[in-house]
Amino acid sequence: MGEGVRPPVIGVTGPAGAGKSLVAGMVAELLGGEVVDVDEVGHKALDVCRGEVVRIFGEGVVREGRVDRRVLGRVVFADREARERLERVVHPWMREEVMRRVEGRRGPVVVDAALLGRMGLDAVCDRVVVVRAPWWVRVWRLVRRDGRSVREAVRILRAQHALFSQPFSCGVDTEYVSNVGSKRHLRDKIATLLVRWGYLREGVS
Ligand SMILES: CC(C)(COP(=O)(O)OP(=O)(O)OC[C@H]1O[C@@H](n2cnc3c(N)ncnc32)[C@H](O)[C@@H]1O)[C@@H](O)C(=O)NCCC(=O)NCCS
Ligand SMILES: Nc1ncnc2c1ncn2[C@@H]1O[C@H](COP(=O)(O)OP(=O)(O)OP(=O)(O)O)[C@@H](O)[C@H]1O
Repeated sequence: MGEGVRPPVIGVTGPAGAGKSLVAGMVAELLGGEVVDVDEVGHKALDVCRGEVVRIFGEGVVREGRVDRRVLGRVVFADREARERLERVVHPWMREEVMRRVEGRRGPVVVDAALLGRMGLDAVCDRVVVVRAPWWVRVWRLVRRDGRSVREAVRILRAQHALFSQPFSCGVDTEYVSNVGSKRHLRDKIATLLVRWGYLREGVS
């Protein structure tokens, strides 16, 4: 990377269970960069904004002094207005925190977020990868990864339907990657993409 050229910011988005975190990890590993996991930033925001969250959703969402994400998730994934109320509370802090990490980067950064577009984080990305997989594969992955019930997994995917029912559009090069095969196959696809984008030399992966 030449002097004065800032390291790239690559966005990874797509619905729950598509394989964003897996792809984000692969990109970061191949480029020697770091991942900003926006779900994790959201989890921190529940501590930072706890007072306001409890004022809106009641003491019923608190377990042992902290917001219980499973309980809050049951409310907000089933109700668009409740979800938007939560987003109005936590998104401003989350956006600031993500921007702080992106601005402070010393190497390539991968922003891993289902809500990349909705939160306006695509604006800081040089390239975006949209990860895709059939809905039943995603349900199965969420059940297996998180121990969620099928009903709970389906509720999350329904809540995200509007976000991914149309092609993802932003001002930078966007690539759709289908994640239905093996992890090895996925990694090869990601390496090929990074070569094509000029971030990786052929044969390095
Ligand atoms: C609702 C909460 C408490 C549920 O926590 P839980 O640990 O059970 O689920 P997790 O955070 O792993 O999310 C599960 C899936 O839903 C997605 N998701 C989270 N919030 C939202 C939302 N508001 N709209 C659509 N999808 C969402 C996540 O990206 C992930 O794909 C938590 O997700 C939350 O506080 N969300 C609001 C903050 C936010 O917007 N996070 C997403 C950033 S990409
Ligand atoms: N090609 C694959 N082969 C095997 N397992 C996979 C594959 N892709 C993803 N998985 C597994 O499926 C689960 C979901 O993947 P991942 O966490 O990357 O999805 P995500 O899109 O980040 O989901 P979320 O938005 O819910 O965080 C993980 O346990 C991951 O290891």
